[in-house]
Amino acid sequence: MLFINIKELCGILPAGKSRLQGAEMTEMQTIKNAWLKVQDGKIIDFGSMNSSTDDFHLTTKDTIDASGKFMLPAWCDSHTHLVFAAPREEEFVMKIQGKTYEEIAAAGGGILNSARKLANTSEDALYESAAKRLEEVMSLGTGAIEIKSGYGLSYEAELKMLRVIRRLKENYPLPVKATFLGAHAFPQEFKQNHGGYIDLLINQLLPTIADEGLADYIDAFCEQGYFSIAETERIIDAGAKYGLKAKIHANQFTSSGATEACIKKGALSVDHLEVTDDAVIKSLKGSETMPTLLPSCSLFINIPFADARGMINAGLGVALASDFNPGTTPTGNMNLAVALACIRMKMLPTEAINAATLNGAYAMDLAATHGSITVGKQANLILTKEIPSLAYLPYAFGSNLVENVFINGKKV
Ligand SMILES: N=CN[C@@H](CCC(=O)O)C(=O)O
Ligand SMILES: [Zn+2]
Repeated sequence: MLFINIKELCGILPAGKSRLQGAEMTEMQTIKNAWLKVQDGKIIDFGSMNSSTDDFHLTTKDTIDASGKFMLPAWCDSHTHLVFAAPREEEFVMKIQGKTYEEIAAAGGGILNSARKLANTSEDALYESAAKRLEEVMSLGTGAIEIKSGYGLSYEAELKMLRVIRRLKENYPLPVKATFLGAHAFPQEFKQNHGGYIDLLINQLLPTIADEGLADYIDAFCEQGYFSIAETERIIDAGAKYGLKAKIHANQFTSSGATEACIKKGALSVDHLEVTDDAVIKSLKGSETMPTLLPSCSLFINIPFADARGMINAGLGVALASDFNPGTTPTGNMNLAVALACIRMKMLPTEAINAATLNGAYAMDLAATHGSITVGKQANLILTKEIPSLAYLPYAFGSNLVENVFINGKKV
């Protein structure tokens, strides 16, 4: 397949670049009036129409004329809860009436509400609804995705969720990474017996998950009223014994040292970080951990937006992800996450796009194969509608400007 006359080919990086940090995040190499060739699902070459010796007049049915359109790497969404049984718009209404996330949870809503609904939903029904959501986000430009369990909260239901994620992996062409989030909330029967629930996660669930190869990562909701730092550390250590790296929900509502503790444990990513301070930024410096910011969650539940500017100015890289889930972020639209990062977090369009592509890929161990326009990487690509500039993408935030999405070079 050959794309010609691409108005601007964006997100070009040399092979071997695994993440972008600090001032690098602002930079974006592009080629105006470009071509790009795909073979066997991979990008095999690209360049400028002006300086090429190829005769692009000899077009075939596999040639796509991209005049007026921008091409960029598909979004790498490294934090979602896309498998769930039912939406929770009744909680949305409670929120409009003034209830906080904590009050809604205390009134029987929240994660336990989703867990109750999921317990009574068959694996097939869960798969069908999750597949529809996955298809929707792919059509919006997502070309690699992480999906968490965490609405099961029992032996059977956590496995049910992870098996649904495995089926998505098998049936869809994009990379799908599975994260075991049994430590999302304490089920009612374990409210007074945290140790008992964590034992179930570590001694019963983890061995089965490892046996069946059902997870790539382990996660915990490290937050007041959920999992303490010590409990989270226990879960990270247990996952590590099975080769599962940690991606942890940290500093969403309170700053309690969660992020610092996860970095010490070598977490691949710390996600949310709406509530941070200089100590958090300092602890991220020099680490391998990717701070992953979720602006659509901040918008939806009215909590602070993460301090992306402070992090980038301090020389850090950040990733952007959707956090698609029925409670705090009922959308997996990465275009919205990118736009919000610009509108509310003062990220430049190039920074936001880098955060949602290569740095997202890094937070899923996919940077060697995804997240940039690089010869040899998978041809997971977004082709926009005709737009005047790259900044127009986050600027015109209410319009769907993604015309076509290609996964392994095939239109989805
Ligand atoms: N904060 C923890 N987990 C989800 C929300 C879960 C829910 O409310 O269902 C999040 O990332 O925002
Ligand atoms: Zn989440």
